Amino acid sequence: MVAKIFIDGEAGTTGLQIRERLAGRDDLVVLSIPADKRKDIDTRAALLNQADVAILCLPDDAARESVSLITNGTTRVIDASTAYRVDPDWAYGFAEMSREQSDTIARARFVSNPGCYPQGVIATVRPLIEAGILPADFPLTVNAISGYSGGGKQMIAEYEAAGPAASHFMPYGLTFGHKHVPEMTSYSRLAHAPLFVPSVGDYAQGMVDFVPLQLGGLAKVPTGAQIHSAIAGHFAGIKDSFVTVAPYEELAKTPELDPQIYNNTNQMKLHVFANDARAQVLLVAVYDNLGKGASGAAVQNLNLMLGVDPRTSL
Ligand SMILES: NC(=O)C1=CN([C@@H]2O[C@H](COP(=O)(O)OP(=O)(O)OC[C@H]3O[C@@H](n4cnc5c(N)ncnc54)[C@H](OP(=O)(O)O)[C@@H]3O)[C@@H](O)[C@H]2O)C=CC1
Ligand SMILES: CC(=O)N[C@@H](CCC(=O)OP(=O)(O)O)C(=O)O
Repeated sequence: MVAKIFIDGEAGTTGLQIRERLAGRDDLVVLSIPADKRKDIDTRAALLNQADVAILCLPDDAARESVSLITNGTTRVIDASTAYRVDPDWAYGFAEMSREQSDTIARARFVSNPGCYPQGVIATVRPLIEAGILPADFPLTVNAISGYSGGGKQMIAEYEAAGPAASHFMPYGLTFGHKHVPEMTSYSRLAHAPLFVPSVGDYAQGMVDFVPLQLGGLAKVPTGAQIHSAIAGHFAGIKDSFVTVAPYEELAKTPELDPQIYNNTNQMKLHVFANDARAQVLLVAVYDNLGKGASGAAVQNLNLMLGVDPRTSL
């Protein structure tokens, strides 16, 4: 059977990248919406109800509207927005989060594609909490940088109009209420919200999450090697993982932390750096905000839902 896919928001940053990734596939057909009807409710409703899988690449309110327009009881949905990420009726679309998650996604009718920033945090922190190495109430801090494409068409236009000389590095969200905090907290299995400081870089695409850990206050202080082993052990048990863990290097300096090195891939690479004498560890995740952070993950989830090799077109 050739699956019918409708990308609602196909002209946006995430939608376009999904289209490009799906081009040339013969196991599916992409139902396209005429450009002048992109926001026409009746046309969208018709296509949403014709599709086997609808991929929503829209602002949150428009994504909720699309879901409400599906009346057939069968169309499956992958939503790239923040609207349903902690909704218990939706499967969270980070397949490598646990051993069961890819099967959960494969069976689900409604899949919420993860936020770009949270995936690197969940990938590094959740295995440590599950292993009992970090307590759930650990006071976590996350610092992160994203290319300006993370802000969608509007931010891309602003940065590109300003030109390289005027483009700037910009920490933001400085009241610590970023929309990604709930999913970061919940799927990392943290008891409290982390202090999350995102920033936009003066480049288009690519992301790094930094999770510094001051471990001296713990009753049992883990070494960097123990932390690395818990994270590497988690991913060794995940089938078809796009997340890899760099070999453990104490006090290392590596060129692999450039946010742009995994651009246009669905890869995520994790690193652990440590100073055991000071009980300090730094966890780092490097990936493409538009790849594993958005459209790559959406295609990975679509593949799981269609029952094809998760690596198809990635
Ligand atoms: N960029 C990124 O790195 C990531 C983005 N996401 C999420 O994916 C979603 C899409 O983001 P992104 O692609 O960056 O955003 P863009 O702004 O680049 O694209 C959004 C698209 O949706 C269209 N749109 C807006 N309202 C409607 C509507 N009512 N009906 C139909 N189409 C509509 C817009 O059209 P128009 O421009 O004409 O208004 C635009 O083409 C968002 O929820 C975002 O949070 C998730 C992970 C990462
Ligand atoms: C650089 C930048 O602005 N990034 C966006 C996050 C990217 C995005 O749209 O995230 P979702 O995964 O939640 O949809 C922001 O901070 O709002």
